[in-house]
Amino acid sequence: MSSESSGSSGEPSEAGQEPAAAVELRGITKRFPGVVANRDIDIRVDRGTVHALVGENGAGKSTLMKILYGMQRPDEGTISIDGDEVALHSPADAIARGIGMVHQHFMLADNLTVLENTVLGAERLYGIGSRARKKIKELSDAYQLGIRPDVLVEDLGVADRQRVEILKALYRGARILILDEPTAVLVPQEVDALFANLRELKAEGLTVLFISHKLGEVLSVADAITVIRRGTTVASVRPEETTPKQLAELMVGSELPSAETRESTVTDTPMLHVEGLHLSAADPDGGRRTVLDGIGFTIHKGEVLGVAGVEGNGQAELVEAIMGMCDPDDGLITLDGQDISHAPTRHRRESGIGYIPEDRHRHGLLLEAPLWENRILGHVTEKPNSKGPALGIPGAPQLLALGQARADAERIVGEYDVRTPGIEVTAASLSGGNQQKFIVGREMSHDPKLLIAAHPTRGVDVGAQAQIWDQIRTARREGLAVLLISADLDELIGLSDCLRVMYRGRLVADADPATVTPEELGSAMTGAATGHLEHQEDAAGGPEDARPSRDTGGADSADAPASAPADAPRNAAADAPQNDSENDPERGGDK
Ligand SMILES: Nc1ncnc2c1ncn2[C@@H]1O[C@H](COP(=O)(O)OP(=O)(O)OP(=O)(O)O)[C@@H](O)[C@H]1O
Repeated sequence: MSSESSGSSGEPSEAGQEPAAAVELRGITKRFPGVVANRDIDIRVDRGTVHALVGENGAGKSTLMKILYGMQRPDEGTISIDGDEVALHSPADAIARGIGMVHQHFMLADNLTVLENTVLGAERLYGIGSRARKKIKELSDAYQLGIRPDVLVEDLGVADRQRVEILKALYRGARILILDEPTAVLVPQEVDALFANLRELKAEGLTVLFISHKLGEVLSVADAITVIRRGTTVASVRPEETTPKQLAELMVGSELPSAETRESTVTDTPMLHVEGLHLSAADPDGGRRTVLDGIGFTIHKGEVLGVAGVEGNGQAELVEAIMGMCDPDDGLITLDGQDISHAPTRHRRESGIGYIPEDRHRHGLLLEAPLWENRILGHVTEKPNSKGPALGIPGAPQLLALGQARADAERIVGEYDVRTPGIEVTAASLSGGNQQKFIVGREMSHDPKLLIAAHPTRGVDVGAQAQIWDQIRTARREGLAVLLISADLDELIGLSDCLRVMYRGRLVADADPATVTPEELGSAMTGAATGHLEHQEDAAGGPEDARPSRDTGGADSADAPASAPADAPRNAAADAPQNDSENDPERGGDK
């Protein structure tokens, strides 16, 4: 890559020439051992536009954006910003060039205020006092971000945190903003708000580059779309010229599997029964706050129970309680008729619980271990089953059948289309979506009775998403019970036999997946509706792309919990704000 030049300015150098692009990447190639992540990529991004990058898992999108943000160096190729060729050796170089990046995992300190988080590391710009506060207010007003500088980050929801990250980048002078899968964690209303923010940024002449797997959203907000496949640009399209289906075909290079209609498989045999689950956690100020407040439900064999909720309303803690990773104050949990309320996590897994964790880096993978070792993680005492061999030696869990672990890791890589140079590479070197596919493959390998699936397709491309949905449906047909937690409302609606909404530690609403819309669910998720969500005929439907088919079987609604728990408020609009301080899991949460 050539070094920084003082060459041309960002303006059109001669009359009649097209203005310099905000970003121009030419011939970018990046190799990792055994894989070419980017191969001779060319992209031009015009100033004042929103530009989407789409592509299947492992296509090379994140690598390209990391190169643009100075986190990685290309082996070949040049980067020009506003017409100037630049050398970006670090994010500091990128920031100095007016490039900001909002990562998928936010990088904010929970116990600091918005102001402190924003100023941290950039004190030289506006100091740490009133000038900084004034600047934050100006930026927040100019781009309608609605940010208050003195709020503690731990008191903010996901969408607000994302806005703080955007503000942080703007505060450092970003004119080009990179967003990595920004809508993955947002409910529909929040996505709309984010897109309004992006349009505002664009109107002020900023340039936005974003990665997304949600093709309907891409088409609604982007001015231009670049499709990357196997490290190379395969198409540059304008949204008005394409459909989600065409885009998906460009991405994966073949037609998407069409969503099939299916019959209900719900039985009347309870598999997971949860009753009166209460959990409290220590508050930073010394008190205790309620995190789970009287949770109760039953999932039968062959049934998928979907739980909707804005992140931070207790879903993570509910999963941890069922997995034995935290200690509830009260409550009963039975699996297949056995009381497992006090059983250790390992026992629960051995009893047949598969677990796709929300945070794959913390709970799903040993990032620095090879892929085949990750096959064993959580399954050291596994018994033989129909899919894979036993990995543990009975009675001696520390002695593992390593050859079998390797063979089974190979099988998962093949069956789940995990794109990797091999099973010897570390889990860290896989792209996010491929890590997820590997975890799903592993957890489905041991014929679980119950699958706890937290965001099972987060970050996976539309092709792999359809495949994972199919795997879950097939297993469900064979009697698998599933607790599905997802921020993807189309996924929740499409896969679930019944739906519950979690809000401030309680299951406050239920809905029929055959009729409810994402918007209706989204509204209950913000506390605006409780009880049984009656479908409004005139409510707008959600995006239809890549949406799993709904179950048309008649047993669903009959089998679904008829109503919210008896103690759930029927009118959250009146109820919700009142129990703020002591009953809000977002306060002092574990994010
Ligand atoms: N640090 C690394 N070491 C080795 N290989 C890597 C590294 N980072 C990325 N790769 C490989 O480069 C390829 C592209 O990965 P990248 O993360 O850019 O894909 P992506 O398009 O962002 O995928 P996803 O949609 O799954 O996030 C993958 O094969 C990945 O395994």
